[in-house]
Amino acid sequence: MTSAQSSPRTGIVIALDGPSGSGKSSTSRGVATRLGLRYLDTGAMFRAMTWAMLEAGIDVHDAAAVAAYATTPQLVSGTDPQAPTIHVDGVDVGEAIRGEAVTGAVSPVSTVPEVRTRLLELQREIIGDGDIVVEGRDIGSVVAPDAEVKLYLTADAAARAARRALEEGGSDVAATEASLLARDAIDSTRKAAPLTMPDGATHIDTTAYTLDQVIDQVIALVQAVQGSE
Ligand SMILES: Nc1ncnc2c1ncn2[C@@H]1O[C@H](COP(=O)(O)OP(=O)(O)OP(=O)(O)O)[C@@H](O)[C@H]1O
Ligand SMILES: Nc1ccn([C@H]2C[C@H](O)[C@@H](COP(=O)(O)O)O2)c(=O)n1
Repeated sequence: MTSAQSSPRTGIVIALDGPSGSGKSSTSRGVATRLGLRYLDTGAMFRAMTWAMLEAGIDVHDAAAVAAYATTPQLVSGTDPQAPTIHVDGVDVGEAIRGEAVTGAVSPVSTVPEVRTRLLELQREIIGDGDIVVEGRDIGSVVAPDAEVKLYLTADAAARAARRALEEGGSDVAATEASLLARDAIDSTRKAAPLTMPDGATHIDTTAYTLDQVIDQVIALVQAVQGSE
C-alpha cells in the first residue's frame, strides 16, 4: 500500500475499464469535464513507457530487458480533461504514443510485472486524494478497487473499429478491427492484472448509444451513488 492510500481519500474516484476503443477516454474526459474532476489516462502511461523502450532500443518481446528498463523513464501525466498531457524525460510524447510503432508494441510491454508495478505506484500517487476519473484495463480491479463508482464499457468490435477508423480519417476498418481484437486478446489473457469486469462495476454496452448518452448515463450513476451516501 502506498502512502497516498494510507489515509481515507477526501474526493471521489470514478474508475472506467473496458476493451480497446470502447469509448473509455472520450467518456472519461466528458464526465470529468462536466463534474469538474481531474482525468487520468493510464493507457497513455503504458504507451509512454513503450515509447521510451523503443527509443532506448529495447526489444519489447524480451521481458527481462523490459523489466530491467522499467524504472528508468520519468513519466509525467497532466490531468486536465480538456487538455491531457504526457511527458517522458521532459519530452512531450502525446502524439508519438498514438502511432503504429507504439500501438503495435504496447501489449507485450504491458504484460511485464515490473512495468505494471512501476506504473501502479505512479497511478496511485496521481489519484492521491481523489476527485478524478481514471480509465484503463485494471482500474476497478487493481489500481483503485475501492473506487466509489466503477464502470465497465464495451461495444461490438465492428462498432469500435468503425468509430476508430472514422477518428483516424477513414483508415482500413477491417485492419483496425483486427488490431483492436489482437490487443483485447493479449490484455484479457495476460497473467498480470488482466482486463476483466471488476467486482461491483456497472456494465454499459455503448454500441447503440451516442457519446453524450453514455456520459449522461455515467453522470446519473455518479449522482445516484453520491445521493445515497
Ligand atoms: N458512444 C459513442 N458513440 C460513438 N462514438 C464513440 C462513442 N464513444 C467513443 N466514441 C468514439 O470512438 C473512438 C474511440 O473512443 P475512445 O478513444 O474514447 O476509446 P478508448 O476505449 O479510450 O480507446 P483505447 O482503449 O484505444 O484508448 C473515438 O473516436 C470516440 O470519439
Ligand atoms: N490500466 C491499463 C491501461 C492500459 N493498458 C495497456 C493495454 C492496452 O493495450 C495498452 C494501451 O491502452 P489504450 O491507450 O489503448 O487504452 O495499454 C494496461 O495494461 N492497463
